Amino acid sequence: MWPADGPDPLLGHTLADRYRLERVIGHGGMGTVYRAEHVVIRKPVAVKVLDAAHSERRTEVERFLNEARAASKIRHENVVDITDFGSTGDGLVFLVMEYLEGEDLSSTSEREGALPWRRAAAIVLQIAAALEAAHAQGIIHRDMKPENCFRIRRGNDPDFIKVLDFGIAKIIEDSDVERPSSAGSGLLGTPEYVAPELIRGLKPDARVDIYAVGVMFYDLLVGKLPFAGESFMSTLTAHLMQQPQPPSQARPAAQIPEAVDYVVLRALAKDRDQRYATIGEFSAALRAAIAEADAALAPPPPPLPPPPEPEPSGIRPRVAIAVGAAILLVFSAVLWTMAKRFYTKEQVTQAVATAPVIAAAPVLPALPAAPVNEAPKAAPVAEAPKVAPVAEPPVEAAPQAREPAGPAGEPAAETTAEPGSETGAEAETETEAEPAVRAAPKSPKSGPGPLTAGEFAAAMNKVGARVKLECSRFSLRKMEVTVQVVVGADGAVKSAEPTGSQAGSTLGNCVARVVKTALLRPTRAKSTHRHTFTM
Ligand SMILES: Nc1ncnc2c1ncn2[C@@H]1O[C@H](COP(=O)(O)OP(=O)(O)OP(=O)(O)O)[C@@H](O)[C@H]1O
Repeated sequence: MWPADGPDPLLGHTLADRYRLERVIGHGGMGTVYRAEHVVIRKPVAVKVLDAAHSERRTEVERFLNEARAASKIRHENVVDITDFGSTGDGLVFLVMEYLEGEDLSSTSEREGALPWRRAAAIVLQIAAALEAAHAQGIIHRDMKPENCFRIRRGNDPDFIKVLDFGIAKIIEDSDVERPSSAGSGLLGTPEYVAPELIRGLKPDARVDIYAVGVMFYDLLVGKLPFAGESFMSTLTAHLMQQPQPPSQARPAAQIPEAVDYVVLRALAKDRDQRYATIGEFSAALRAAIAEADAALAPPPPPLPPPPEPEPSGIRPRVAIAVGAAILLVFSAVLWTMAKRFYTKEQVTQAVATAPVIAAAPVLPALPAAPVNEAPKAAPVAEAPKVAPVAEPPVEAAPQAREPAGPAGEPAAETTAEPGSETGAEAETETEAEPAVRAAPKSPKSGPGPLTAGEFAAAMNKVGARVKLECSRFSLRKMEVTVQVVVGADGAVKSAEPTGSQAGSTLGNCVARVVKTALLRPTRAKSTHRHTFTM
């Protein structure tokens, strides 16, 4: 041990012939960190030198070097780069890192208090990225806390994060009995960030880091820790027993989205099986929550321009008329010439006068240029307007609109689906005639038939992938969500409500929100259905 008072005896010393120790940055549980310069390349570095008390214990030296070796394998921009480590002839054990200029996150929090949620999320995503890289190498940090997250400026980003101090990191495969470190963080890590399973003495896995990130995230969002007792023991008890208040309630003015609440609370689950299984899953859920909040802020898309006039496949109408007129003229001239040979002048004049009427009939229909939607106008079919809505239903409804249950469909009683009568075992359907439809007594059987349970189930299956994509972050595997859906006569979903245990839950609301985007085929009546999604 060096004397507590007086200048540090290592200052000015060149360690391992390469690192000149210039200034003490700070003291940690294991040793002292110096700002140093690499004497050959003149680059500033940070050198951590193990305290003499630890250097004398072989097992601790081994541990320091093993963990230094492991940590140096993690090459990630959000992990402090370890460039060298070893021991000197005079018994100094050291570790060399990139030198960081900035401050740790606890200093930031102390000065600034709670951060805006987007800023907090951006910081936490970087911490999670660092841990993902560590976990991929089989290394769990075990001592995640704001003091071990350094905030530096990189380019225009003042919040670039570097995770450091893998001092009590553990190789996941290592099944050795836990040994208390003589570091201040001790056996467990730091009490405010320690996962319940560590308190219970279970073997740690990567989920202890997820829990600690949850604590840090909460602290950044709310400006206070989720579990902080008056004493060491009461803090540990809070980790085991206390349910944290959702961040959005703890700090209502911050407008923290519900989806972000959910990410934090799931990371803080007491039972590690209820947490995200990996830190990558945590990041994905947080990114999705941010995207959802961004989407809610985005202005509605501008209305779509009207669809272009259908381009006739052949000659344009004016050209068609001109061609028709020309043919008519030629036909009249030929008729005139031929007729003059056999008839008197009076007879011919009379015949020519009637000729256009006779000629026009075969010529015009034969023209390929006749625009498609002019045909119904020419045909005196009273139901022509009914064709138009079929031409314009939403994309998803179009194929179904072509099903035989059209104007010539069966009587209403036969097409009304009974609950559970169709292939979708989980779907139930009830049809109710809308007043407008009931008020049309002239053609009660006109218009498309009611939506069947099978059709409804098919539409739900279509949105099922999106339900999973957008809502599974709120759900555990195989959770079931039943929604009651009202489909209007126009095929749009008028309402979707989660029912049963998911009524009003974040998961239920998410599923209902996706279901509301479904489009079904138009019918004569609005109908009510139920569908159960398995997450
Ligand atoms: N690479 C680095 N660049 C700049 N400063 C650093 C670097 N590494 C550590 N420091 C700073 O050096 C000081 C001591 O670091 P150290 O990791 O030993 O302390 P600690 O985190 O308190 O230790 P422990 O967690 O072992 O109790 C801290 O203020 C830390 O921010």
